[in-house]
Amino acid sequence: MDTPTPLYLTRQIRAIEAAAFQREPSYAVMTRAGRAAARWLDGVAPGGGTLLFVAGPGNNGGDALVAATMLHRAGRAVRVWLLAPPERLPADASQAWHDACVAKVPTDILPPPAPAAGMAPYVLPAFPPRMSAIVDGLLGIGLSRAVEGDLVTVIEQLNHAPVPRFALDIPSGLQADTGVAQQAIRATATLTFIGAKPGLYTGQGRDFAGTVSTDDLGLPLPDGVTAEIMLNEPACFAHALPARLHASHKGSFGNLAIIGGDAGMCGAPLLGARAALRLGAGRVHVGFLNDAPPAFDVQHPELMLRAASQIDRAAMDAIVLGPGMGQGTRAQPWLDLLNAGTPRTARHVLDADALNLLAQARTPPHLNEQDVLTPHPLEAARLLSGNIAMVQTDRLAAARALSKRYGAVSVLKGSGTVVAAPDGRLAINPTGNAALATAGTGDVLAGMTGALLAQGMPGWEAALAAVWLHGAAADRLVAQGAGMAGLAAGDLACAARAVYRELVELMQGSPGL
Ligand SMILES: NC(=O)C1=CN([C@@H]2O[C@H](COP(=O)(O)OP(=O)(O)OC[C@H]3O[C@@H](n4cnc5c(N)ncnc54)[C@H](O)[C@@H]3O)[C@@H](O)[C@H]2O)[C@@H](O)CC1
Ligand SMILES: [K+]
Repeated sequence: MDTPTPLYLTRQIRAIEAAAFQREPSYAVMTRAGRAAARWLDGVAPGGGTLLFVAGPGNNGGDALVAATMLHRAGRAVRVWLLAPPERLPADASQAWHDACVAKVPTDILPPPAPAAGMAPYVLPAFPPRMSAIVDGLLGIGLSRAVEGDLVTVIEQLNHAPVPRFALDIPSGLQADTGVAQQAIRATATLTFIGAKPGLYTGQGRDFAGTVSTDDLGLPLPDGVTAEIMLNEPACFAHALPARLHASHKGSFGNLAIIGGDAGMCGAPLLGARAALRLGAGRVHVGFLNDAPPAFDVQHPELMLRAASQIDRAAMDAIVLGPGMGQGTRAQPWLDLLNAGTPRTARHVLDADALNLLAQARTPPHLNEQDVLTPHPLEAARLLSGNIAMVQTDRLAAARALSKRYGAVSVLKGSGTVVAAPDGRLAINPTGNAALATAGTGDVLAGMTGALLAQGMPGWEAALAAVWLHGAAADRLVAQGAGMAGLAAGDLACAARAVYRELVELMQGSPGL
């Protein structure tokens, strides 16, 4: 199994670049980036038409110029639009411009977009005839704030062109560290240089970046740069998946209780419990807060349903608090039981209203790194006494702050779910899709996380595995034709089981595991 993919912040990419510039001229590094881009474009961009390279005022434009020159020399039809005065380009991009001119690459110099929107809207010239793709070299990791002024309309016009768009390093307008974008190039695919960036995978990154490929340009990691953020892949958690020995029994795979289901919300804990069964929990109990719990689950009579007060807390290996729990007087005592001084053996997953109660708690309960919080951005905002914008502006920082504040693993849901551990570890999940934006999928995730905790996986790995499997199940269902619209949360459990099984088979065939 491959090693996990590291994600690097802009300051780390700059440090890797700076170390490389000690060994070789910076233009040699740009040449490598341009060559990597040319090779990539030759493979992915449709042939038979002109590739339009849009080069901006910085070195991202330089990469585009180098790539255009190489492809032109190789006989492909290219045209470059330089949206900057050539005399104001930084040194390497200026060299790349010079080389393009020497090679007689067809170029046009367009008036530079003004930082503040002008009176008349900026209108690009007509696209070249038979244009087959746009290559985006407008802005890279030098983007320091949201795109403004004329560039907004430039990006809009490029996004409306009826051809695929290929972004170099990062779609222009997307912030590399956070995945925040007000206006950005909507790319079909992105080739990112030196190392992958978190912003390509979380927030709006997934919508703008398309398929992401990475070329490390052969630059080694200098001393002092270590990956702080990982892409959540099986290599991050597979080593901790529960083994299923032949001589085992239901007690070997843990007791899990899902507590919730106040009046009118009985379905939520059932969704979690059914998913927990499918991820291998030994015994799954559902404790309902409402007065008249259902006698059994018609779909899964294996589940043990009872009033929450009848759950033997001490016998549980894991407890999920929250699905359909409400914030009433029957819910609060379950949070109070987490206070320091109250003995407990079970690891806890806190979801939905359990998180809202946690946010209101005067003395935060005693949680540890084996417990998992699974907030969506609004719940995270309440937990951090902030607002959604604050959370979404830097999802990594928000997840890290949550874990630090509460001492537990946190799972900040949303596009590119972020998982954080109290010791500072961070991961971004690449699986999942918009089909998950429907009621009940959070209950399923909480149940899956509880199932893995009950089977003895540590908090960090259980959260990573549950999030990955949950997303991969949705990806599989969509690939099979269920969704995007209309995927029901209850569909996920069996698909997650199938993905899980394949993962285990892969591990068994993989020598290092
Ligand atoms: N030798 C080199 O210098 C190398 C450069 N590389 C490329 O260089 C890029 C970084 O280059 P730069 O640091 O020059 O930066 P960029 O090319 O990303 O952009 C810098 C320019 O964008 C403008 N800008 C920043 N924020 C803006 C905003 N919100 N609205 C409008 N304009 C804005 C700046 O004023 C500046 O003119 C990387 O992304 C990568 O593509 C890499 O290929 C590695 C080698
Ligand atoms: K770009």
